[in-house]
Amino acid sequence: AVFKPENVEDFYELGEVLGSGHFGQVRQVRERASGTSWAGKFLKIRKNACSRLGLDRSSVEREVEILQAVQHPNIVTLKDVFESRAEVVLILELVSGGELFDFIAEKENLLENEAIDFMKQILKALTFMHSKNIAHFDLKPENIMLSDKVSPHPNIKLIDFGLAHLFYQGEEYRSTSGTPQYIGPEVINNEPLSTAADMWSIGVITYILLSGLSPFQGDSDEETLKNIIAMKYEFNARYFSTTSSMAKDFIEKLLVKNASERMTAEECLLHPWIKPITRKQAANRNRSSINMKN
Ligand SMILES: Cc1ccnnc1
Repeated sequence: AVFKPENVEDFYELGEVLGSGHFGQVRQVRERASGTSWAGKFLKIRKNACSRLGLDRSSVEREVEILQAVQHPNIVTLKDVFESRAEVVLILELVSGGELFDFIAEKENLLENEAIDFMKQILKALTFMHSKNIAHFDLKPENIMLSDKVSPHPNIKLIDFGLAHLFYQGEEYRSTSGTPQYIGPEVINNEPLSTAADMWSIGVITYILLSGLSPFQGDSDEETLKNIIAMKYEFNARYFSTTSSMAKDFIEKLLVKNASERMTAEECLLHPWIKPITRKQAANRNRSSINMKN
């Protein structure tokens, strides 16, 4: 793929750093022609295959290809791509509401209902991506952002498709990258992966959203990975006493060792926790609150 060879600064004024990660850094940028603000993701490209620093250009091409394939209201949109000798710059929709977990932490009494509203949006994005045989493979609280901080029902935006993968028919794909707390057993065991790996991460994220605890986290990454392989997690009564049984059932149907037995994103949207079958169930859900003691 050929990206724009022009200098990104001829078209965008660089602003503050919004975040940085394994890839490089994200800065707020202002489009000179329109004054509109965007997010510029500056990716360092390695000069030759031997060098350790920077990303392979092909992996950047993959991220661009995937972002162009997944246009959805709950997924960050890609507007432009510039390339200089040593870096590629993705011009992305500016998502300025911060991370989902910061939003939850700041709120007062957050009902399960609001958690469900967020989860529904995440599941709609995943249903869309998975229907195109695209897996995110790095779902975690930092990559679930809010469109803005002001509206009472902010929109969810999935970001960072740097580890995402488009599955070709019958193709086998293995990878052991991802963040220990959120990866499934099949990732740790370097087994062939599928979109079901994202659903394990959704189980972990839901558990944290409702309790503030991370289900498998140990004192080290090694211990965390051991806990995942051993399926060692519990709903500690001190943190889950106010959590509805439907919420626990939702999590239990995602934290399943056998990836093919996990709920898909589509099935999650039909689960009674997300889609109540009776008015009584909906009322019951309202009485449950997110644990904010810790
Ligand atoms: C961090 C970030 C990424 C993409 N868009 N806005 C903000």
